[in-house]
Amino acid sequence: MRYLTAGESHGPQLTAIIEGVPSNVPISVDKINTLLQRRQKGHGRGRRMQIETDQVRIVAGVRHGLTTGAPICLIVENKDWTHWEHIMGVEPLAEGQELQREVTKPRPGHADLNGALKYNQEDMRNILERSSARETAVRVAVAGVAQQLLEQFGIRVGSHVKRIGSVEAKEMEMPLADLIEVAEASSVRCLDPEAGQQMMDLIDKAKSEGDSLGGIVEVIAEGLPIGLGSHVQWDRKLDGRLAQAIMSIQAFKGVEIGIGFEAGARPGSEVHDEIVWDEEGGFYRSSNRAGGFEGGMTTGMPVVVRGVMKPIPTLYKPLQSVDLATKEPFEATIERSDSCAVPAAAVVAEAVVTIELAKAMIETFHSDNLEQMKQSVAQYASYLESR
Ligand SMILES: Cc1cc2nc3c(=O)[nH]c(=O)nc-3n(C[C@H](O)[C@H](O)[C@H](O)COP(=O)(O)O)c2cc1C
Ligand SMILES: C=C(O[C@@H]1CC(C(=O)O)=C[C@@H](OP(=O)(O)O)[C@H]1O)C(=O)O
Repeated sequence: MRYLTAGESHGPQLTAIIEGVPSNVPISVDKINTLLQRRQKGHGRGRRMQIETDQVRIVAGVRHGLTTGAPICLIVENKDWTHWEHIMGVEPLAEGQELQREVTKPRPGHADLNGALKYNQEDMRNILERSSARETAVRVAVAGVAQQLLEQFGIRVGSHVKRIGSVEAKEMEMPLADLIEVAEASSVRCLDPEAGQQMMDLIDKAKSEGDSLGGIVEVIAEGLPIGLGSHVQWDRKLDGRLAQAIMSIQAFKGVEIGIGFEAGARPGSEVHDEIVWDEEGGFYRSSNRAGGFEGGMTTGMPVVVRGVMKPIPTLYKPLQSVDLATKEPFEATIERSDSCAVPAAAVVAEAVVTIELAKAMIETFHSDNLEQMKQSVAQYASYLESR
């Protein structure tokens, strides 16, 4: 399975094409829309989220609620387009018509300057429109399809916020189903209610000061078979692919799997997970500090991935920049902006992990239709039982 996205933040729509999903997977548009709505929530988002009510339109690859095996085309429209039609049009500017909302003062922390130099653009709107995290809306829609494939195999993925700025949530042990519910009920997707309130206060303070905040999100996946991914080639290691997927999210600057960076501070006896076996569970680990991976392959224990998001780079108290045309120092352009998008980014992180896990399932149990894929998964499960 592979996918590509296209679309600008203030263009008419975002589009994704997914190829390689087996046929006969039941697809509910409502389930995709639920994911899209989850991504739009969260304390700290800007006015744009009041304009948009993201909904997916499936225009290819699904018929009467089932995938056909053909490429799936997903569309998420930008409601804001009505305000930008004359600014973002495809037609050349008419005689005497002036370029509007031109961006010539690159915003530090954005793709603006590098993109303008690399693509030889005077107006950095041609860069920022595509580098915007608006693109994550359609990636979440792709995850809506991937999630419905994983559901067929009892695989579940959830996410929550561990940190925003200086506020860290307490460790809260709970089953994944509860975690999903508790995170959803919190305005910052935090499991610890006390920390959640402090996070909201901190976001309000940053916003009132024209500043922004980042944080740490955690994604957990359960129900995975042993052996997704492979040790045999660098680009088949699934932990590496998850890391790339997380790092591909706008503003993400680091990834950890399991205890992650903490592993560098502990002796081996406090890092590695002991192997046990019993009749009911087969092979498993007595702890899960490895976060569900050894040798680039799933261990069958829950996959635990964390990502760190830097603070939003557009500041209402703008940083110093330089005008691209005059080279004069100026304050960076202020584009309407979120002050904190970590809760939304948790849903995006969950989405990209979901997509990579679905890709790995299809690779390992490849079949062009769901029925054969299920047979292949069942055969593998009974083989494992016999070991
Ligand atoms: C869900 C989400 C929302 C975002 N919202 C904004 C925003 O409103 N303003 C902004 O300047 N950056 C925002 N960003 C971050 C920028 O898109 C990102 O920092 C920028 O494209 C540069 O990419 P880089 O940080 O990965 O280098 C957001 C990121 C995510 C994941
Ligand atoms: C539109 C979304 O996020 C946007 C991501 C973004 C950026 O620079 O990344 C800038 C803002 O866009 P705008 O200037 O239109 O308000 C955010 O709202 C979204 O998440 O759907």
